[in-house]
Amino acid sequence: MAASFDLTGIIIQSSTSPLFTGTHNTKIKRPSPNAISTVIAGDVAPPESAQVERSVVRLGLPSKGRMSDETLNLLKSCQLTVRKPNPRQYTADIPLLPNLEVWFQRPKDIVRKLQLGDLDLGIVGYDTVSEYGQGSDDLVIVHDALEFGACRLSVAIPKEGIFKNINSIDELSRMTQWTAERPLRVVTGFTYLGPKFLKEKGLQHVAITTADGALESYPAMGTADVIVDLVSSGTTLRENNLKEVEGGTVLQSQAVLVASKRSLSNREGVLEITHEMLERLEAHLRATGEIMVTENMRGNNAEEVAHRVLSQTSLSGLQGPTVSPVYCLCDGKVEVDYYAISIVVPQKSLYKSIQQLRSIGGSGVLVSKITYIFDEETPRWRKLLSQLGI
Ligand SMILES: Nc1ncnc2c1ncn2[C@@H]1O[C@H](COP(=O)(O)OP(=O)(O)OP(=O)(O)O)[C@@H](O)[C@H]1O
Ligand SMILES: O=P(O)(O)OC[C@H]1O[C@H](OP(=O)(O)OP(=O)(O)O)[C@H](O)[C@@H]1O
Ligand SMILES: [Mg+2]
Repeated sequence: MAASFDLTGIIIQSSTSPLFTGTHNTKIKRPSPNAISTVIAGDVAPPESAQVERSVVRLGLPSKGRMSDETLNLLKSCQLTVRKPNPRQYTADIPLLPNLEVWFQRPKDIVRKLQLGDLDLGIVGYDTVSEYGQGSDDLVIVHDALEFGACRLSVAIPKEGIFKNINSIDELSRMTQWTAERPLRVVTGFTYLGPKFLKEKGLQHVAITTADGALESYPAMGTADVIVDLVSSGTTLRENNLKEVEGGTVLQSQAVLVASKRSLSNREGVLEITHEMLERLEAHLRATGEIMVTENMRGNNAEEVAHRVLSQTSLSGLQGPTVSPVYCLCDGKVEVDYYAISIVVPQKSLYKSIQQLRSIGGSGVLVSKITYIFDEETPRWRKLLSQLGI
């Protein structure tokens, strides 16, 4: 580590800012009873909010990083295209939501600014909400599964050496060689969640250090024993001879829509915009992976055809199949010979559904994409209202 200080009994180690003093631009956590020491280095506390009077609603979106493009793509798929006048500008708008301002910010700042009242809504990873929200009562998850940015925060250790036979967090906590003089050195970007988790798991004599990236290189470099970092495919861990330990998942994460409860309750327009965004997101995400299958089938009447369709396990659709008569002109008379069956089926069971439709006499299949599935009311909206006491 680049530096090690001892301020009021706290071991402070920084791998990124050797001149760190812990007085001006850092937050220092008090030592926990079981001697886990923590430092947040280079993590500048946000300025106090000036709380400018405003009537527009503000949505924070990631200004950089992997979440940025996927967030914009998701919103575009919901017809909420973000119009950014120029790439270096930090504000934008969504033409369909006129009373809304978009602010591009770093994900952690989105969470901080929601708490300060400078933003009302934001899209970030759940890991970021948990780390920088620190259980704040003011933050509420409006949509918990935006289906991108899937990863987990995990404890990982070297595959070889002293950790060769350590495969679980319990085994890690039972290692006897760590002492106050030579603690287990953990490097993490998650200086709130990491120590909290390790303490809950009963680890003692732990020294936490922090760094911004490439944490997987620290054990091999000899500057840390353990890392607590995000894992998605597991490739980075594997390539660096590290392994996750059983029971060592701190949290599962994906992108979420998060809001300030205070804004939802007090700021005009926030609840309405949140409702519209939630409905669009849910309808879009619900439609993803579903397709509409339309097929013609001979039959004596609609009920008889419906009976045949419902006898097949993959053909029940969202609320049962739609069966409609197909009219044709036969010898000058309008007659019904065929019925059109429309069913929404999961994309992954398309072929099975077609086989089942054929087995009961279906022919001429049309398959179309579904853009939205709007339910009568979204359960998430109900849940949000009850969390707000409405
Ligand atoms: N490997 C990953 N796979 C999927 N999602 C991830 C992965 N790593 C991080 N995420 C998610 O994306 C969010 C943003 O990641 P991150 O902040 O690392 O972006 P970045 O593009 O790497 O920028 P930075 O340089 O600040 O690290 C994380 O908070 C997490 O929710
Ligand atoms: O399990 P994997 O699919 O290999 O992904 C995990 C890696 O992804 C993230 O790093 P990122 O790519 O964001 O680089 P960074 O460390 O520079 O932020 C994370 O910090 C891991 O290092
Ligand atoms: Mg990263």
